[in-house]
Amino acid sequence: MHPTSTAGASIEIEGLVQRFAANTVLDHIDIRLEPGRVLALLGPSGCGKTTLLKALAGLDRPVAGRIAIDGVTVSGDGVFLPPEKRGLGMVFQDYALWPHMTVGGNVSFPLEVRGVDRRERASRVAHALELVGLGGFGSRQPGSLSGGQQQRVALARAIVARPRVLLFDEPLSNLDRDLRETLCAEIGRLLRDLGTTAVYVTHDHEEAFTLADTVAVMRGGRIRQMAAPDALIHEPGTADVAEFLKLGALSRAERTERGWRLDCGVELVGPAAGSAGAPGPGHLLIPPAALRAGTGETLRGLVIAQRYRGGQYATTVRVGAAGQALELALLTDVRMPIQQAVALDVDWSRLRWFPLAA
Ligand SMILES: Nc1ncnc2c1ncn2[C@@H]1O[C@H](COP(=O)(O)OP(=O)(O)OP(=O)(O)O)[C@@H](O)[C@H]1O
Repeated sequence: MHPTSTAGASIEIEGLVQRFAANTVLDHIDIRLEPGRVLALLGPSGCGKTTLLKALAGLDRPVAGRIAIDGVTVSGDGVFLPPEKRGLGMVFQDYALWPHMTVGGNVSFPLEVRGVDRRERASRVAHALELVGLGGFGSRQPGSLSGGQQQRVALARAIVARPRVLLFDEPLSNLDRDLRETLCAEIGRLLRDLGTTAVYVTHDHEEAFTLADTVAVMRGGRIRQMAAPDALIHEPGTADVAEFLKLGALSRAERTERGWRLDCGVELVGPAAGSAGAPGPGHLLIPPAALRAGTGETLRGLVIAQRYRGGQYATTVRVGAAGQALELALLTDVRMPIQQAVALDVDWSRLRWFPLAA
């Protein structure tokens, strides 16, 4: 595959603030992204992801802070460059294709605007369509294509002018689950092949973790944690982040001399428990990988659900007293009847403790 773009640009965002009336939607955002890296902005609805992307695109003017692309200030210090001067490609949720133009016409448009000659345009459009798996679709009408194909056209249009930064705003959210997974993996591969820097807005952590080198977890207009996917999974910084990323069961608990007393009444006492810090209240994260169906006495519960996935069973086990029970998730190799009693072995090294006092 021949790259359509050579290399991406760096992005620096410093102290970015956006307000709408009295509502502070971005609250001092700082981000540094190296050339060619893919950043996912991940967070619940209304946390400010799209607002941040719009500020980066030049679609909205922030009230404070600075944005630089490849070291050149595009917003802040009295400067505000419009979108067409920022060297970006954009892909939106609703495809935003022009229905009266052919697929080729849609993809060609950014080149026409730039005054690229007809012959060069034809070869670059054909190449961009090849890259997104739509070779030979140039003369079709967008309305005759499936949702997934239309989004591929939008992607071809975004990359055809060889932008050094690509911006994505929930590009897969209108597609069904299988197609989302396929296209997500393909976009990830394409971005790496192109070497383009990308910022990808999503509320879906599977998408973010599949695509991105770095994930910024946002909430309430702030970045709660920004790290590589592995670091977020293994070292979530707060109980909030662990909960949003669905990293496992999160229980309020009391740290004791011997381990933890969970809110559901269960006492977790174990060999490595002593190293987790001072007694007091907090939240304990119990990821699926910390649990194994076994023979131990530490934790006992009842199987309440099982779902087959990829050669194993995602199993839910209820522990604790009725009325305040805690549901734990783990993977098992065998199918178990609902309501079967099960003993769980705990890998203490995989538990994460978030003391309230911290
Ligand atoms: N132009 C605007 N005028 C007033 N309020 C706005 C404007 N744009 C965004 N907001 C508000 O800013 C907040 C953040 O919106 P934003 O679209 O950035 O969130 P988001 O994280 O992208 O959410 P979603 O995933 O639902 O798109 C919301 O409360 C929204 O109502």
